Amino acid sequence: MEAKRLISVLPIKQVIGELPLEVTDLAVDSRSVSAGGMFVCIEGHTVDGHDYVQKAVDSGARVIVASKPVDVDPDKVAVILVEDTSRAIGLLAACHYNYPSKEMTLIGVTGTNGKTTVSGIIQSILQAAGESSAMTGTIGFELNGTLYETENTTGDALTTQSMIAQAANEGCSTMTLEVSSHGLIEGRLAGAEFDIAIFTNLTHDHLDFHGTMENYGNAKALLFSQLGQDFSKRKFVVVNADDAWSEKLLDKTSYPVLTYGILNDAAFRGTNINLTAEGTSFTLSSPEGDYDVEMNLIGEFNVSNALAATAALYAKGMMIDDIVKHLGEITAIKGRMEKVETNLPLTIYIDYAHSPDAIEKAITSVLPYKKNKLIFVIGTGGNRDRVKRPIMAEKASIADYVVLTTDDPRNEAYETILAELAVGMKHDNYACIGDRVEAVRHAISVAEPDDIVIFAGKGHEDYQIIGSVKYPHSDAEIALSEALKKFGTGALEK
Ligand SMILES: CC(=O)N[C@H]1[C@@H](OP(=O)(O)OP(=O)(O)OC[C@H]2O[C@@H](n3ccc(=O)[nH]c3=O)[C@H](O)[C@@H]2O)O[C@H](CO)[C@@H](O)[C@@H]1O[C@H](C)C(=O)N[C@@H](C)C(=O)N[C@H](CCC(=O)O)C(=O)O
Ligand SMILES: Nc1ncnc2c1ncn2[C@@H]1O[C@H](COP(=O)(O)OP(=O)(O)OP(=O)(O)O)[C@@H](O)[C@H]1O
Repeated sequence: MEAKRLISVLPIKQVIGELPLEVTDLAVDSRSVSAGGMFVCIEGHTVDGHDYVQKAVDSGARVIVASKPVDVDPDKVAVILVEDTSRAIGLLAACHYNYPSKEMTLIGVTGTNGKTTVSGIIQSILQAAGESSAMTGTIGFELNGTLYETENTTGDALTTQSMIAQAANEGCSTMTLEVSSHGLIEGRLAGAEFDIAIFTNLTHDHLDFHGTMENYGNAKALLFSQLGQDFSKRKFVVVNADDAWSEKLLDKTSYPVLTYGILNDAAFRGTNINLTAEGTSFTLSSPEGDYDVEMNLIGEFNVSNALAATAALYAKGMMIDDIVKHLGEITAIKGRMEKVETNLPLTIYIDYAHSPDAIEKAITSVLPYKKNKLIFVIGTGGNRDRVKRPIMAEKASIADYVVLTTDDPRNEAYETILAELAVGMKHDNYACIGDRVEAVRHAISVAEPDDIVIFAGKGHEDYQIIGSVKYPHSDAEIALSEALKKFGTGALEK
């Protein structure tokens, strides 16, 4: 690409050296620089990209974008100084890929819980309606039936733009992105032009990163400011009328707002909710009238998620009849209150709850049809938000029996994680077992017919990070094998 055109998108402080006519590629990692390319130095949490300039130059970098002076030969390498390289990379990547988000409807979903589920519902409905669409988030980057692995819920700016470009090139007319607060703060979404921004909820999580709920909420609000103020565009904001933070978000944008909710009046409201082990039914009141909705997704929180997805798809121009029909066809969202299909005399769910509110929602979603004990296995990550640990256990105490364990212990000792969780327990019916494999086995060992067992915290993940090594791990596999031993052939998978 023409170098001059590429850097024209940047607020430049200084250009040092002679700019080449063209740059071949863009990179934020010195290990992936190609000859004639541009290397953008990012100050990370672990290392500083500015320290890798020489490596980038050795690999052929011809232009360096930096936020502080770097030592290179100005006759061979041009240096562009900018204030903030994390934002610069988004702008450069969008230009490099020729603004791929302009070619499609870009939907951003933010909030503490429900991002993956809402994105998954939107993606499933669009696919069922025959529309080519893509989605990216915690589970990966899903494009035309292929699931690519992703490192983060919201990828770095270069990865984000390249995924949007790939989706556009493969003919997708819509792409849904899970937007994390970390991603917003770190400018990973710079250059992404959203058409619809969805807010699910704001509850306790990630305070190790944000410090206060106020900062955390303000981080989420960046998605709504990022919609811009270009009123020649049809853009929409979808917010949860049941969450007090929604009001604050509305100050950030002047685009039309669609509200959804269960408790409070909203444009898309769910009432007459009936929760069963097989699924959920409710009445959807919408700007187009009332509809009876039947879905396989369980739990009241999934009514909220379904309403958010419905409002967004309506904003996009889809008929509510079609949305409701396809909602009923969705079987499950991977690892989100996903029932393990067996002939067992008990019910097993795999879930991803790892915040206090999600734990409460996961547990209360099954209470209406609980016949015997509810056993809840909950782990939390090592070297991450410690403040939430006792609150997680406090919420888990709603269950009859709780197994406190770890999800990704990383470099933290089991003992400290478990002790900090246990502080919050409200009753004595619990066990502390740091090794998650043993914790899963224990949960099945105490289970009886008609019990419900929820394994929370690992969801779709098929690994556990212990130290800095990823070991294969599957709650469902361990639980099934243990149940097979305990309940005999009745435990065979359906
Ligand atoms: C704390 C955090 O946000 N870390 C993210 C960050 O890593 P980092 O700051 O450690 O990066 P770094 O290793 O210091 O590297 C800095 C720069 O030097 C470059 N470098 C590095 C080495 C080298 O040899 N050459 C070189 O050029 C790197 O390419 C990079 O550009 O940048 C990486 C690349 O974008 C991210 O993958 C990484 O996410 C880590 C894995 C992470 O766990 N992040 C969490 C906190 C997070 O972001 N979570 C949210 C979801 C939250 C939710 O549950 O809702 C998410 O969006 O994933
Ligand atoms: N709307 C909701 N409100 C509260 N809890 C929810 C909601 N939707 C899902 N949950 C719970 O939170 C867990 C995580 O859901 P989901 O993956 O959709 O959220 P997320 O925002 O993508 O989370 P993460 O960023 O950690 O991936 C689910 O397994 C469920 O227990």
